[in-house]
Amino acid sequence: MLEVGALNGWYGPAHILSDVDLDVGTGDVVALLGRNGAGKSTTFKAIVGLLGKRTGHIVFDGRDVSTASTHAIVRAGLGYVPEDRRIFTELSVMENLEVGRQPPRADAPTWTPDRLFALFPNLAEMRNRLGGRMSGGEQQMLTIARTLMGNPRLVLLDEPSEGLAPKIVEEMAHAILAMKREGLSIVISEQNLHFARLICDRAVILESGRVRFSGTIAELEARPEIRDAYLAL
Ligand SMILES: Nc1ncnc2c1ncn2[C@@H]1O[C@H](COP(=O)(O)OP(=O)(O)OP(=O)(O)O)[C@@H](O)[C@H]1O
Repeated sequence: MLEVGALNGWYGPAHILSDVDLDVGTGDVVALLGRNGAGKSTTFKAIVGLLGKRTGHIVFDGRDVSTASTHAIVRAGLGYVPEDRRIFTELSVMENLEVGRQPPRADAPTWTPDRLFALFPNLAEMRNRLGGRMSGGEQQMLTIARTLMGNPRLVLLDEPSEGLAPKIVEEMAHAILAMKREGLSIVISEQNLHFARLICDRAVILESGRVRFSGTIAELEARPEIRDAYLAL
């Protein structure tokens, strides 16, 4: 579904990503792990064409999008949920969802507000509430739900559990597992293993913009020295 090879990325003169490889099969849930500043968000930005300069190859759904615009990549079915929750604070939950609506896509689950309310039950209870009057966790769920309204085949979720209360983290994990059951491919960036081990099949660890580990979650759990060297506790 997504094949990223030898990805390099820059912010101005600063060379941030060095030869990052990342493969995601159909229906896979992959964790992109690493401490603060390791390059996780930059990797996502590079994949969706939001970085000033990038090199390497990115093949999405059999199509080379290495030099495609963000608009074209999203239109091709790649959804991106950035770390900062970009909801429309002056619009209601329902209106925020409508903003994300795209036509159904072959080979991807088709989402409607009702289906999304089943996935995120607490959003259903506040469908007329303004985005600006929701908690951080609710806004995070709304951002994911709005991205799903575009009926993507793969989603990149940048630190979906960050700053959430434990109960909300659990709800988020259930929602992501339900997305996986629908056949979506998912990449989740996280600083530690706690959340990732609940939902992910495989992990890729970044440090200083380089891949330091790539394997299954079970393989990673058997290597505590890797976890200690590269992950937040
Ligand atoms: N706009 C920018 N301009 C210059 N350097 C940047 C910019 N954004 C990030 N960086 C640098 O790029 C490196 C990777 O940052 P990135 O945000 O990708 O890390 P991350 O793994 O996502 O961490 P975090 O958990 O903090 O989001 C860091 O050294 C950071 O300081």
